[in-house]
Amino acid sequence: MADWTDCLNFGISVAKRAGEQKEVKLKSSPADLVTETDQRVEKILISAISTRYPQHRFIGEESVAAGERLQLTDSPTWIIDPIDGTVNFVHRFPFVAISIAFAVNKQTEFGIVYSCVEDKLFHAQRGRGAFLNGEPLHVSGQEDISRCVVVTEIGAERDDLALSTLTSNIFRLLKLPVHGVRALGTAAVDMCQVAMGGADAYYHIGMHCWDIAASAIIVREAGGVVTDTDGGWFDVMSRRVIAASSSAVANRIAQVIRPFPCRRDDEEPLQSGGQLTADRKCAGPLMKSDDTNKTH
Ligand SMILES: O=P(O)(O)O[C@H]1[C@H](O)[C@@H](O)[C@H](O)[C@@H](O)[C@@H]1O
Ligand SMILES: [Mg+2]
Ligand SMILES: [Mg+2]
Repeated sequence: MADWTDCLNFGISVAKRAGEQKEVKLKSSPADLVTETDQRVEKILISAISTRYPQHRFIGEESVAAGERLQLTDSPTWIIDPIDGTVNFVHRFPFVAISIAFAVNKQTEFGIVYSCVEDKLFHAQRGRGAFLNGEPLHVSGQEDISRCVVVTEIGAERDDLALSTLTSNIFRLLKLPVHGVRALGTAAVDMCQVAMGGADAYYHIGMHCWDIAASAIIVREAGGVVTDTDGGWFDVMSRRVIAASSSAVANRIAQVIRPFPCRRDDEEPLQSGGQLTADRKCAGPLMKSDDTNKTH
């Protein structure tokens, strides 16, 4: 088995360096400001990594937003979210992370999540455990859904189907009941909460590979379970994820939540007026036929 520890250590050092980027240029609007910062951090990361590993490929949120093709091949690939929690960043809500995963042959070899404001560095390497600031991490191991804190995200979709599915899923979980439902505004940190036992599960439909790839391996290496939202095999390009403290909890959440139609990350972007757009919003068939069997 190839040893990617050198890449992991380099990834950790660039993530910490990029997280020190404190200076924020004031621009005309919060959207401009944050776009510039996101792009700047992604450039810092990609330029440092590609100088050291010129053969490696990248999937970066901002590069994809700028029109780059999103394609996960067998080549060593860094999957980067330069700022996970952009809305938090704008509002100074204190959960903002740099998320970096590294995949070879489409398998994630390691993941790094640097929660910059908290100065918490999560990392995991396949088969070698998960760590927070160097200390081993473990999920809670909770198996009883009625004793769980469950994390999810509100996401960016605002159409009626997205919002009604989202709210009814939270409703169903609260009625089970669970102990609580939380949303921190960054999927990467949400999932790391599961890895460290602060929460017992996370689920969402609609996040992108750069939001969840790194934290998925961190949860697994912390002893947790990562599945599709139907309880099946997790595919990092599918935008559907449950991360849980145990299979029992993952399966229970899969039974309860209703699916939400989403374009895969590796699907060709939608055509708009004859031009490719970077739009990867949820779209497609409505509920799957087995939805009616879901628990209410
Ligand atoms: O800040 P981002 O990298 O854009 O990721 C966000 C996502 O956009 C937002 O919709 C979610 O609610 C957050 O949890 C993501 O991490
Ligand atoms: Mg993100
Ligand atoms: Mg981002």
